[in-house]
Amino acid sequence: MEEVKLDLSGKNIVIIGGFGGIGFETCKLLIQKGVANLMILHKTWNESASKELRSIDAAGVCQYMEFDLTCGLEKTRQVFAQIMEKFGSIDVLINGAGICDEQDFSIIIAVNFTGTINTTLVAYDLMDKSRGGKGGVVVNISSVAALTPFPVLPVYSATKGGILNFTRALAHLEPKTGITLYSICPGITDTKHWEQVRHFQGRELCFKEKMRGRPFSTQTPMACAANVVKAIEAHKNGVTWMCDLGQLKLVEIKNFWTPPHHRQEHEQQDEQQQNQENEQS
Ligand SMILES: NC(=O)c1ccc[n+]([C@@H]2O[C@H](COP(=O)([O-])OP(=O)(O)OC[C@H]3O[C@@H](n4cnc5c(N)ncnc54)[C@H](O)[C@@H]3O)[C@@H](O)[C@H]2O)c1
Ligand SMILES: CCCCCCO
Repeated sequence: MEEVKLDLSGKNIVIIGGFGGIGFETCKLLIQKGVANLMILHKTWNESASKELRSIDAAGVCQYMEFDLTCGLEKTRQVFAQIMEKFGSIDVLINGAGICDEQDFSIIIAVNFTGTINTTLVAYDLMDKSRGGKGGVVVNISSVAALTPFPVLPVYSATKGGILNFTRALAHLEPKTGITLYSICPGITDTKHWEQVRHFQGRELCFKEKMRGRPFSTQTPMACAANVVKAIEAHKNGVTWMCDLGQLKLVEIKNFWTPPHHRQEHEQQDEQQQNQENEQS
């Protein structure tokens, strides 16, 4: 059981994709955690989802704004500026939206990759302690496709792998910015995500039909969301979580190259360790 290091009560949260399968269940849990404000940015309105959230939101923490991840950097800045006017600050951004249909792969890149980079960098500027911010948290929902690329969805895998590396890179700046970032990689989760999954050459993958006979190969959005919230409360900068089949675990992503300016440090550390081993032997 991961130790709770981030208390979600009283926090201002922005979630993109909050009406989606995983996002919606995550919103329910965040409301129960006593967040101060929950801004749900959505591409398409969902009355039934909004109504269900309102039924458990006695404190009225949920607000909604229409937002399309492909709207570009300037519009993204405008939307986040409006949120800052409402909240005063953003404590946690959850990038929980995404698609996996590759037929027009420029769209999947615009949504999953460019759109997520835009929202992350806009929130980053607002949170950055070195630029007058309070610090904060960015949670990027990637996918197991970033850990084991899907041959049938190479572009989807690239967008998710790219976001994972983007997140790991920015996390290194946490000592200066006070911004904690990490990726969460869900396994196959039973949501509408699979409803239309076409290969980049256009053929329908019929993934939903193929998964129908394999109930033990997937997880529910509730189970996934519970682990998303556990990962948020664990508050581990720069890590990669995998939440698959109802389990949450850390995944070690190795660095295979050492930047020149770190090499000397590493060589000195290796030498010190060798000396210690020689002394002990
Ligand atoms: N379901 C899975 O098997 C699975 C596995 C691994 C990762 N994921 C990832 O988890 C996240 C949530 O997926 P889900 O399973 O809940 O799918 P979902 O289809 O139920 O929800 C996706 C959400 O993204 C939103 N969205 C799509 N295009 C958008 C755009 N242009 N602008 C703003 N919002 C947009 C949708 O409105 C929806 O709310 C996605 O990033 C997905 O890639 C899903
Ligand atoms: C082939 C179905 C892909 C489901 C999304 C995994 O990230």
